[in-house]
Amino acid sequence: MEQFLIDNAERYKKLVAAFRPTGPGPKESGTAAASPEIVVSARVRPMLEDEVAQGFPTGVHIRAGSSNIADLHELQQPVRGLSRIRSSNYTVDRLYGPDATTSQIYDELVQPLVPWAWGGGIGTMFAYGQTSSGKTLTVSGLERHVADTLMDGSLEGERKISISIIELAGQTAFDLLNARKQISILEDSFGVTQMAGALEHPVTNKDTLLEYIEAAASLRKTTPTLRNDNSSRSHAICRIRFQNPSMPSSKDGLLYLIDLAGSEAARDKAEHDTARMKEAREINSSLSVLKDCIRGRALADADAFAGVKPAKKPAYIPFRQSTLTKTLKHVFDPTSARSCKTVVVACVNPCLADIGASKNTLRYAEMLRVAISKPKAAEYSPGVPATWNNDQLRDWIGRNSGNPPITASLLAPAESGAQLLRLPIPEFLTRCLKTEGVSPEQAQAFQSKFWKLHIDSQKSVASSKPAGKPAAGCSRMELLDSSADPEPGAASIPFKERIRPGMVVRWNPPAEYASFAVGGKSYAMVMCPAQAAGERVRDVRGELVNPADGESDRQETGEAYLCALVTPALLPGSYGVGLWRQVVVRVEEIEAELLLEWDEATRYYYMTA
Ligand SMILES: Nc1ncnc2c1ncn2[C@@H]1O[C@H](COP(=O)(O)OP(=O)(O)OP(=O)(O)O)[C@@H](O)[C@H]1O
Repeated sequence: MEQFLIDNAERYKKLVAAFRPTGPGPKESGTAAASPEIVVSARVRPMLEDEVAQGFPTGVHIRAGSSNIADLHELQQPVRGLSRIRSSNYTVDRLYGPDATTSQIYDELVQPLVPWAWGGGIGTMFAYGQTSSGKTLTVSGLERHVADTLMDGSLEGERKISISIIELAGQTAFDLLNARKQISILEDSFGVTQMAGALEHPVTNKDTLLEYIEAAASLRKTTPTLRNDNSSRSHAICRIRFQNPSMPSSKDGLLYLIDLAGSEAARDKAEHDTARMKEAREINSSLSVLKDCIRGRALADADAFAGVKPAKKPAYIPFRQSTLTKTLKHVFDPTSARSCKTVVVACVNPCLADIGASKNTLRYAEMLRVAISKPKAAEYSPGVPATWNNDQLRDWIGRNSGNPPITASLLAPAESGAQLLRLPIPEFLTRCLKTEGVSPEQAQAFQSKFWKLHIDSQKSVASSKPAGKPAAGCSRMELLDSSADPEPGAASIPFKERIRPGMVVRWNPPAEYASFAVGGKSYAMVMCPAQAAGERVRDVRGELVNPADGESDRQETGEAYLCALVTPALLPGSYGVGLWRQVVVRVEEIEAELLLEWDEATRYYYMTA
């Protein structure tokens, strides 16, 4: 076959030069738009010297005047007559040709992921493609650009940066920053995937970051293939974590740069032994699951932010079906509620000899582009934040953000309701805190209120409670869904003078309880005066709540209450009350009263503004 291609190269070039596309790419539709949170691009590398020297022509062409359509021309030999070309075309969001530089791809596609992850979101870049198509060259170049952006001082605020780089080969994972020590991919009891055993290295400067990246590259498993002397037969996952010291309870921002294992051309596979065949099967199967997960997440996001109640069951996302997608669970799990942006760079080898594999790569890329229904200017509804334009959103912020009101122009300078819902939570909180006098608790409570309204608006059965219920005019039963004191006039009495069971407080725990503070904050719900607890009652540490005289490890200073710890729960801004995790809180350790509201839909508590 290869000799046939070389022998007919001149005729092939003439046929390609005479080719005229018949209309635009067929996959663009007037009623659909690509998902805004995922950009699917393709990069066609230059022909390599040996490909040119062997006499192979170029089989993949960027359509003239287009920035996103690739034409592929296969050469066919009919039973009778002259050889002819069979053409097909593929549409992606952005197509880069042989002259494009990694720097251009970074500026246009990947750079925006960096401030996104810095602000608390999850940014993910995948390089996909057949072996020897330029994935490693692209990812290593992008990593260098990321290092530049992170360390050039252009990003606002302080972050603790750390890096881990692992390799997934089949079902097995290795730490590339710890001499390829085997690690485990486990889901903890909170449903969070952990790269158990992988070291995370703090980085404070560009040189160290690059040293880690280069050290990992040198340890990656490679095997010579027909196309590439150093073919990567594994997925390499570089994860950069951003911890915001001024918001310790917020989830960390994450940036993933992923160099996927190369899919192989059929002619490579012909020379495989059983182990290599198994390896190729595992790689292909994990890439197939990845495709389903990327599509599933894009569909789920499209449903969630379209401003309409979902008419169908949420899209199924099979992230547990491969180690790769299990590792990236929080990117794909629609219940994780993390704000994600994803960029795929499909790398394409243009050589006519590999046109079959290039076709597969571009077809794969095209399948990742989920066309979502163009929002038919969803009708404004006061209880559905996803339908609000910027003016409506600002108006709601002004009326619902507590005291002092959060400055709407600082929180949502241009965003619509749907766009603000997609903003990473730490970024939302950072913007709230720009208003003078707003406390972290107020910001958190307001974020929860906004998010809860969105969740409520998505419920297919309308809630019996009107969204954003007003305090005045509520029945006593409704008021009892919140920890606010339901008695008229309570607000005018200092809270320490009306401590009662059910009150929620922020307290400054003494050293013996410090380890129970989550994210540097301690919240507790009052249960009863400590003295009212029985003689044998013990606190969360196992210490007696009412020890005999002289046996206490805590200084006796007067009034104290037995309280249940209040800790962050799984959903953003939600809390759980640990009824059986009891602590003794002294009145002088209490700093403020907080208001928690019970939400029937999610079965969690939320702070209210
Ligand atoms: N844009 C480009 N410009 C010039 N050379 C390139 C380009 N992209 C790739 N190459 C060259 O192609 C060869 C294969 O590239 P690379 O190793 O990055 O491929 P790969 O897709 O990672 O392969 P594998 O999956 O087998 O590891 C290398 O020699 C590389 O220098």
